[in-house]
This record gives sequence, C-alpha cells and structure tokens, in this order.
Amino acid sequence: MVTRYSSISTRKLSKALTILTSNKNMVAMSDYSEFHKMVKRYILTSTLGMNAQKRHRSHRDTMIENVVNSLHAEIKENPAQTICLRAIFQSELFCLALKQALGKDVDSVYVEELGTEMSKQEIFQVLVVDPMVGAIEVDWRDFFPYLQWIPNKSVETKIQGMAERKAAVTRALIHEQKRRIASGETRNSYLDFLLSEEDKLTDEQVTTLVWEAIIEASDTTLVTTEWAMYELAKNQKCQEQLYSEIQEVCGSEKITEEHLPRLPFLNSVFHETLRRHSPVPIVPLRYVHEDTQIGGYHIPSGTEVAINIYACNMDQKEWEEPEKWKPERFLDSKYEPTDLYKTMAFGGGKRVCAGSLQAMLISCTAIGRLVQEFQWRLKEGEVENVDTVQLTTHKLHPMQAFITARGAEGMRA
Ligand code: HEM
Repeated sequence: MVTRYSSISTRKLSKALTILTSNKNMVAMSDYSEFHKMVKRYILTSTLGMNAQKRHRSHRDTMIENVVNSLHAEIKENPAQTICLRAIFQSELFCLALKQALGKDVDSVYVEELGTEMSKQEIFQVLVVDPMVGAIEVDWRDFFPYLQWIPNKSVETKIQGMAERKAAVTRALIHEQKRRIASGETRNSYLDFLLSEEDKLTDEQVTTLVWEAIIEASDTTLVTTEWAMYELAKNQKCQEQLYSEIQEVCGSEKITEEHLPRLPFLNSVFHETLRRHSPVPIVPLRYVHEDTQIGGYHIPSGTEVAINIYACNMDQKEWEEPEKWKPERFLDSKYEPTDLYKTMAFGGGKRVCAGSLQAMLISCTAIGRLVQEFQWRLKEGEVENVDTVQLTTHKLHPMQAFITARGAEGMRA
C-alpha cells in the first residue's frame, strides 16, 4: 500500500464530500499531486510538525489546565452528580483549534454574508458538527453513476447549504484576522503562514485549508481521549496501574509532556485505545488510476479501494484477543515506545495522518492528568454503552462517570 501509493491515490469522493471540500481543496481529501505535497508541507511546517508543535505548546498546557479546573469546579458544586467529560473537553479542544488555525480564540463573530452574529457554540456547530454529519450523507446517485442526470434536490440543497454556511463563517473569522495582520500584528498561526504564501493559493483554498485545520483538530483527539477514559473508568486495575506509574515518575509534580517518554503504560493505554476504538475506521475511498499490484493481488485500473483500518486493528492473526482492551500488550519489547504507528489508526505511507503527534501529545497528557487528579468510576449501566455514531466512531452516548479528587498529594507543582 505504501510503495504503490501513487497508483492508488486518487480520491474518489461522494457528492457530499466533493461539495464540503470545495472539490478536494484540502490536504486530506486532495489527490496525491503537487498541490497535496505543497499543502501538507504547509500544515506540518506551521502547525503540526515537531517544531511547530513546540511553538504551540502553551495552547495545549492551557487547554489541559482548563479541563482539570472545570472538573474540579463541577464536583465541588455537585459532588454526588456524574460528570460528562465530553462537553468540557470538546469546548477546550475547539479553543485550541481556533488559536492554532487563526491565532486567536473567539467568543463570537459577525458573519456579514449571513447577516448575523454567531456565538461560539453556533460557530462550532457550523464548522465541526454539521460537516461531520454531512460527510456521511448518502446520495443514492453515488452508487449509480449512470443515473447522475436524475436530480436529487433534497440532499444537494442540504449539503450545499452546509458548505456555504461553513465557508461564510470561516471567511468572517479570516476577515477579522486579516485586519489584525494589516495593522502589523502577526501571530504564530496557520492563517498567518498561509497568507504569507498567498500568491500560491486562491482565496477559496485558504478558506478551505483553515477550516480543515479547525475541524481536524476538534474531533478525533476528543474521540480517543473519551474512549480511553471510558476504558480506564471501567477497568479499575488498569487505572490504578497507570496512577502508580504516574506517581512513581512524576512524584509531586503535575504530569507534563516532558514526562511522557518515561510513562510506558500511559503510552500503551493511548495505543490500545486507538487499536480497539479506531477513530477513523475506514479511510476515504481511493481510486486506482493505473493497473497495479498490491500484496500479491492484481488491481485493475478503475477499481475503488476501501481500506478498513478497523478490520486491520481487529485482525486475529495480528492481535491476540483483539476484541479485548488490553493496554499491556504494547508493553511487549517488540514495540518501539516512541513509534506512533504501532497500529493502523493513523493510516500509513505518504498520506499518513499529519496530526498524529498533536493527537498523542494532547491525548496522553490529558489522560495522565485526569487520572493523576481524579479517580474515575462509570455510572451504572455505562459499561454497555459502547455504540458508536458518525464518521469518526464517536461514543453514541457521552460517557457519564463519577469522579473523586484524589487529594492534595502528588499534583501541586
Ligand atoms: C487520534 C487522532 C487521529 C487519528 C486516529 C487520525 C487518523 C487519520 C487517518 C486514518 C488519516 C488518513 C490517512 C490516509 O488517507 O491514508 C488521517 C489523515 C490526516 N489527518 Fe489525522 N487523525 C487524527 C488526528 C488528527 C489531528 C489532530 C489532525 C490535525 C489537527 C489531523 C490531520 C490530518 C491530516 C491533515 C490528514 C491528511 C494527510 C494527507 O492526506 O496527507 N489528524 N488522519
């Protein structure tokens, strides 16, 4: 798959995805081309690569501190109530996504094209929630190309409306930042970087690329962290093993990214969660544009290929008892601790996920800190709540857990 990449790398998009991505004008949905190479370099250099992530460090630290403080505040107010991690984590992750993409978190924006002021919650709905739902919208004409000529107005109008709203909101957010940049104030953001390369990009491309950075940062990291906390709240033994490891390594300090290389069990919790709950279960369809060979099979030109990451991560030939969540499997010496690609969760080859480092840094530090600060226990009936929904295996029912502060020992830096 990796070596034959250029033969199988044309994206075959559904009608909905073609509209939502302004016809492949973003890194993840572009064909493997000069455009793809250029914009992947842009996002890695400015935002997601190792050096860029160092420059964005303060956003991650603030995010995790805010999540923990909100949880403390919630249990102080309602000690007997369950908490919903998703609501708090999602909102803080979205703030981080906006800061990285635009250089600023925003509370609201006036969208001139729609003639309305939008709250942050509405911005989140238009930029993240609606497109995630729209991306899996089925238009029956996708399966019968020779019937393309038959109009299907209801789907077309719905998706077109979503795409127009998210473009209008993104343009309004960009417009505000352009005013800042024009006044001479530059910031460390993806938008500032893209505008410095403006002569190589159209306005539509800048808008779609900025939106891409926001939606990708806001989703899968949340999915992984919530599933990890669900599993830890369900498996008290694993939770205590993780807590002991953190106590041993961090002592009385708060866990930070610097501690991560010395926390192998935390690393295993992250990778086992990615394996068991693959956030992207199926890679968007590929189209084979020339005859090729993959894994001993002849693949004729014109074939559509769906790579089933979920099936790879659940393959009994590769994994012992694949249906069980067993983080200890990754403590085996055959795994290189720093390898981010122990499972197929981030894809592979030239189109490998650009955000894997960010996902690992946020998710591991958050899981570690959440266990360092609180003891987690699932609400009765939660064990069975394992259904998923949407493009990226969101838990259908947000996890409800009882948490107890572990006390002053161990966390005050
Ligand atoms: C646990 C979290 C994540 C998982 C499991 C994940 C998974 C994936 C997968 C499976 C792909 C497709 C690979 C392919 O087409 O072969 C992908 C692509 C991509 N991801 Fe992620 N992702 C995660 C987090 C992120 C984050 C946080 C960002 C950005 C903030 C991001 C940005 C991207 C980009 C830009 C691509 C396109 C790469 C390309 O086409 O060259 N991802 N991701």
